[in-house]
Amino acid sequence: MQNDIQEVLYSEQQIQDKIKEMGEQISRDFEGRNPLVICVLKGAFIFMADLVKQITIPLELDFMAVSSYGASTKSSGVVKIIKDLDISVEGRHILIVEDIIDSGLTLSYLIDVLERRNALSITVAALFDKPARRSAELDADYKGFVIPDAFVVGYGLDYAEKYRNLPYVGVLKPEVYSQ
Ligand SMILES: O=P(O)(O)OC[C@H]1O[C@H](OP(=O)(O)OP(=O)(O)O)[C@H](O)[C@@H]1O
Ligand SMILES: Nc1nc2[nH]cnc2c(=O)[nH]1
Repeated sequence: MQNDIQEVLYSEQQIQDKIKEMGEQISRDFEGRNPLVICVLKGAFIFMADLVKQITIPLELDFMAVSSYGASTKSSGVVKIIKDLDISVEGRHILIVEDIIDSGLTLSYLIDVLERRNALSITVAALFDKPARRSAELDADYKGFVIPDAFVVGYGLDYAEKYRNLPYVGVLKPEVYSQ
């Protein structure tokens, strides 16, 4: 697996240091609000686990899985809910945890759904932001790293369901895509 990586963009230590900062800021901002922290599966599962350990205030957490209907419709912003939340968002302060914002379509769909379900407030924490390819107008409230327009893997992020378990984030060698 390590042999497939061309370049490490962010080491395990750099990621952990950044998450600590994000957690401290979130702890201050959400004091007394008992946020419902929502992990967007699958990519955000490792970030979610590490982030909540750095948040020192009471919170609840839940998980949601979404997928685009297919490559041809991804640009339309049509997203399908594969696994819905167990906990109601009505009247709750919501913190959405995403691994990466790319086109922004997944997140804009999710925000729309949660607004229609009468969430009290919706805030977004994203570890990676790739603004070059944004087609929906949105930004994360808490952002880890702004990254160049490259396809990254590791730390939850996959290529064909592989590499999620790498502890760092990097780019693949070009030959991996042609295998
Ligand atoms: O801003 P966007 O262009 O919508 O892309 C971002 C989304 O894409 C990835 O999920 P993916 O659909 O690959 O599913 P996964 O999390 O299960 O890997 C990532 O985890 C985000 O949820
Ligand atoms: N693994 C992975 N998934 C993505 N989804 C949107 N952008 C990316 C990316 O750079 N890497």
